[in-house]
Amino acid sequence: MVELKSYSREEVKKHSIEGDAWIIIDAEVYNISTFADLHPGGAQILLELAGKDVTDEFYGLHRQEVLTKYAPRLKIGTIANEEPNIKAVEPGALSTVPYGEPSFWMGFHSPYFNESHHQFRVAIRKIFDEIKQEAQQSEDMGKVPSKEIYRQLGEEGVLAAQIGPGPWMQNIIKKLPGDVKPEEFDYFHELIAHQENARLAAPGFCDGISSGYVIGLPPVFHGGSDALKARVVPEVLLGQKRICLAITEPYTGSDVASIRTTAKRTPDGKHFIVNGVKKWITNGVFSDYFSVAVKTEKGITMLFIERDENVETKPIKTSYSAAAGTAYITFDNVKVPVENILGEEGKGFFVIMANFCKERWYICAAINAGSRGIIEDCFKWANQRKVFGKRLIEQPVIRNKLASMIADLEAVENWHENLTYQMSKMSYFEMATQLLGPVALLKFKCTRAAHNIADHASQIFGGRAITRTGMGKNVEAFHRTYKFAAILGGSEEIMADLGINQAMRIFPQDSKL
Ligand code: HEM
Repeated sequence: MVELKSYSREEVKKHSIEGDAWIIIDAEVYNISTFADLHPGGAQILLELAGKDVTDEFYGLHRQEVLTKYAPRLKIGTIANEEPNIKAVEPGALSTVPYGEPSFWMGFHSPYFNESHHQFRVAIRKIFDEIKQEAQQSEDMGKVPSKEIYRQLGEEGVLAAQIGPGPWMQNIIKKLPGDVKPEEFDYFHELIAHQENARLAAPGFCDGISSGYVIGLPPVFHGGSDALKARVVPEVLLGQKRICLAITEPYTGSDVASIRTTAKRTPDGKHFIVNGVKKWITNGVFSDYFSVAVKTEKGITMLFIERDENVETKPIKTSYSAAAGTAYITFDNVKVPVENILGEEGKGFFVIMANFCKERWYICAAINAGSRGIIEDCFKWANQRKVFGKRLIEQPVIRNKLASMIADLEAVENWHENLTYQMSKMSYFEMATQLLGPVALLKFKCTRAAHNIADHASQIFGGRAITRTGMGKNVEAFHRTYKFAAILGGSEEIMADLGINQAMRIFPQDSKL
């Protein structure tokens, strides 16, 4: 670390040649003499500006995080008697950009959120901000989240927070972010946890952290034997073991009733022998445990299966990062004790549907947070990018796009909060039946909103939206990956249909137009 000094602008001007080149960015002085040759944008472009204030040039071409990353190496001081004008984003800081945060955090009143939720958001954001660099590197390299990160998030209570309220809060979890009391923890805290994970803007990595256990563990604690729960729930929530949900097969997507994986009882009746394949299983590559949909002689059944030599998991090359550990799984004569049934034999369809309701609610939280991050990027970019002699924001067509994106997001997020409130008044099984339709319609609408937001954002960022590094990298990633939310957990078309079919179940047949 260089000792920082105070310089005059005249002093900086003297360092304007190759081998002795300084620049000023927002009242801070950087020595780029040796860095120039390593600069991804080229040495020449940088050296031409040596000795000058390059704040506008820098922010026209780089995200602030570039400076955060390089400052420890390049910053040598500040300009005397000047203060920086640009606020550096500190870990845990809330955005001050309009619509950069959900309504309550933009200073509006809320019937749902209180001080405990606020403390929780700030604390969990800090935790995620501190792993952001590693998350984005893993995303780019296709590296799955390390066991250390998983354990760290387990010990800090982040994994439990993304599972939501339940007995484990008192029994297993010693600490929650923001020192929220376990008994106070509710679905709104959980909603925040999912949003903050998604703010990492590394979709494959985020799914690598949470999209296995968040949907794979609930069938265990709602349907597993006491012995199984006592062993598995703490292991997973403390980040020692990983679990995922394995329903989908190559022949069946959203049509769960048609699965072909079989579980046949051994002659002594003590075990099942499981055979079949599963596809698109998030976290399957590295999971220790699997909550699996199988067919027994009594029908669809959920089974808890542990990895052994008869379980093979191969990575699938999806359009997002391999950090999600998306797998093709083969169960080849896997022997599973009958005590590992989750719920009742033959009643697996209900376990799966109940699980889907919460899973879809979680997907909505993640995709909406992703949409919000993109809107924030667009707002900042439109404000700082100059074309045809004016800032983008001065073009009515750009303001119209922002309006369309914001209106879409605020509408779905308000509906999401309403349904979260309904959840807080219901048991798990009431939720699974009464909210199945509304949550399906919400997911349908959230991903349609994301589609609109990804499209407008790409047009606003232009060439940068089709480039994996630089200013538009988050927009590029969002546009490439929002379809995961629109397809996984039930496709948009199935969601829309399910929503209406559920409404038809309660349609009053005596009601005529
Ligand atoms: C401390 C100063 C600077 C650092 C640490 C730095 C670092 C970087 C990095 C890491 C990239 C890769 C793209 C990205 O990740 O955003 C980049 C690209 C670039 N930089 Fe710099 N840079 C600095 C100053 C400047 C200045 C003053 C200019 C002057 C115009 C400049 C022009 C460019 C250009 C043209 C690109 C390519 C952008 C593109 O592909 O769209 N850089 N820089």
